[in-house]
Amino acid sequence: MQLKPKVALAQDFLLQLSKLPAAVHSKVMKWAIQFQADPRSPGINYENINGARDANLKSVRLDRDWRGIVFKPEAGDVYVLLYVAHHDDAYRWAENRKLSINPVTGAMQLVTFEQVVEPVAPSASSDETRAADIQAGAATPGGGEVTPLYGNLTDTELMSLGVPQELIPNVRGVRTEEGLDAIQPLLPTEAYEGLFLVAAGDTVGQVLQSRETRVDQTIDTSDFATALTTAESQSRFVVVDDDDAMLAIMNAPLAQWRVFLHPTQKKLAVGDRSGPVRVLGGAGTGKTVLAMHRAKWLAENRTAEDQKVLFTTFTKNLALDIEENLRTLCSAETMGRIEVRNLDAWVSAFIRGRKFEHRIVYDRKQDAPLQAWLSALTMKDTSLDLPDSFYEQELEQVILAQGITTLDQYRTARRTGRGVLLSRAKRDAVWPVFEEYRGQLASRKLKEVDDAYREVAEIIATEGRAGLPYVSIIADETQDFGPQALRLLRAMVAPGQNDLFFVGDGHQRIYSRNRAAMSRCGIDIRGRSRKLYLNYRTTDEIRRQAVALLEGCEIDDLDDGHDETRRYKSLSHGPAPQVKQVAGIEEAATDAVAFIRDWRSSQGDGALSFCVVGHSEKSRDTLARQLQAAGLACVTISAQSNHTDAREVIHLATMHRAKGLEFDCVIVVTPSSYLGAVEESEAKRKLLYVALTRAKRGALLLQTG
Ligand SMILES: Nc1ncnc2c1ncn2[C@@H]1O[C@H](COP(=O)(O)OP(=O)(O)OP(=O)(O)O)[C@@H](O)[C@H]1O
Repeated sequence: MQLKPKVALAQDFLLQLSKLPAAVHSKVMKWAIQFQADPRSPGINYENINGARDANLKSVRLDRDWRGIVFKPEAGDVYVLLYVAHHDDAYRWAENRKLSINPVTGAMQLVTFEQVVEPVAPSASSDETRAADIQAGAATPGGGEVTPLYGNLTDTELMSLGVPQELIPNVRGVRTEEGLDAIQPLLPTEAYEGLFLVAAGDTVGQVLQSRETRVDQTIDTSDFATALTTAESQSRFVVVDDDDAMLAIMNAPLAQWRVFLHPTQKKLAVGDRSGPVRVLGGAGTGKTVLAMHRAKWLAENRTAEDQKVLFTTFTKNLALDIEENLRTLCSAETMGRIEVRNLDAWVSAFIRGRKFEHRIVYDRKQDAPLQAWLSALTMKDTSLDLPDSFYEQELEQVILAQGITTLDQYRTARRTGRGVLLSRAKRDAVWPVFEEYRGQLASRKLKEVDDAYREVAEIIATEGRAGLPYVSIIADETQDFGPQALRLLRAMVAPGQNDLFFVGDGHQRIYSRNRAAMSRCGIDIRGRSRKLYLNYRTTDEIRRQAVALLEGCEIDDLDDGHDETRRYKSLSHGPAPQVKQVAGIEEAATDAVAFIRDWRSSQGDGALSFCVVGHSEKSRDTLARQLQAAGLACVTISAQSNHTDAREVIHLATMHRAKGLEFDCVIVVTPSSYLGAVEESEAKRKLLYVALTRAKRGALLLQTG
């Protein structure tokens, strides 16, 4: 029996498909489906391309004018739809391309042959002469030594990072970060990423280890079927086995994240892990996308009918967004095995299920908890001369965070980072405030949320997990979970293979009281900690501006270590965000309206999405009124809805509500105090970082007052 040939689609083919006029689009879809069914059909006429660098690239006639470019190697039964365009454009595209297998990593790579010029060149020489200059140790115009960035790497090392053999000379010519960015469009994603990590100080070995790339296998560079199985190949080519798969992919050609995962995303999404995994990554690096694919894989492969994967996050509107996206990724059957719920909602449901009569306090400023807190403060020992703010921070960062319920526990509690030293006698003197607060809450049938997490975890520990269906838990935005929340998650699933999967980013901690170290919450991630570096959302110009806001801030890695921003990069470019001082909120609204109108008219695109972000509900609502008065339709993002379906409206949000979402353009309106001295504004700067990094293409930062 003859096996069906393997048919794959390239990312470029899908991008091209999305741009075709409707009539051509349906013609191409029909052709592609027939092609998938039988690429050996005698009706398909593969024509050679004169002057092509790769004899395996063939042109296929779709109609009088349109051509498909197909890869059809001499050996093996693999066919790849690479491109579709008008006759001349298709031929020109194909003449300059070669599909080859990286002899070190085994990945399939599409190489583009084009002249590349490094923009910040130390001399006006061509690439070749520059390479010769480098070998000869030539000097820069400034008099310094010319040091090629990758001069000390061997060809094999460069290829192991993902550099195609054909592009090694280009990489050898790179001397600056700008030079690397100039050749980025030519490089496979993993090669660009590997090269900037090495430029940032990593060794090749570290890069390969962190991305789990093996380079110890013998590669057959003519075996394209095997090459298609690597995560690197699958980040740009997708194998389609039947009509349904083909249709699903071609009907949503721009939803790249559903099909083409970054190799690290892919490796982490599939396969077993021996225990808890932590994935860090700056804003827009695809953590949520990875978490969703992980949930899908676990639900499809490691979850029995009566079991579930829990996908949790901190805020309700984000959970809604994730559930909506998961529905587009998973079948109904798979969704039946995934529960998406923010942790607070989960705990509330658990408590209701037990018929407990307590309500949970999420905001201490509300009437009843505020009364309880003010009563507790009357127990203050005035001789200590500690301000009310000390007690509130001590409550959040020590008492609630560590789940301290007795004076004895408090006497020996760790208070690292609290600033004020407390002797045993002083601890004895401040303790009554906290004891009284819990008593006051209890008499009002209230409970602090951290205490609720802790008590639910204790119930599970005592009664066992028999009533809980979870085989795995996936947590997004982990940086906003405090120690008690993490302990609860740990308690909810049995320790072992695939138990816990965390994604998060310390730069985006906007509930600062919730800083936690996983290792102190019973979660051991040693050997299972990974990072994503490439920002898929934001232009590099916006990313840099956002990162600059965090200069000098201390960023943790959700455990006991540090994280940094130096190793992140964006794949897209655009205008630098404007940062402007305005007199007040009215002027901010006027500027926002002008910015929106400019973008709409310059792009000729009414479908662009915009979000105006204020620092408080009041400023958000004032901005909304002003925008509406200027004739712009507005909709406000709330805990209940992100209004993602609303078209041609301006979204408005607080910085907290904007978290996890994304828009083409974002306008952030902030009091200048948010950009004050770093020591005093760290938490606020993180909020600004979150808000600004919601933008995909354009951003405006307006400082009022
Ligand atoms: N492999 C991919 N290919 C194409 N686009 C991707 C890929 N992974 C993520 N994206 C896109 O990048 C954007 C950011 O992804 P995602 O929301 O998962 O990032 P994140 O790290 O969770 O961001 P944040 O922490 O800022 O909320 C989204 O538009 C997503 O569709």
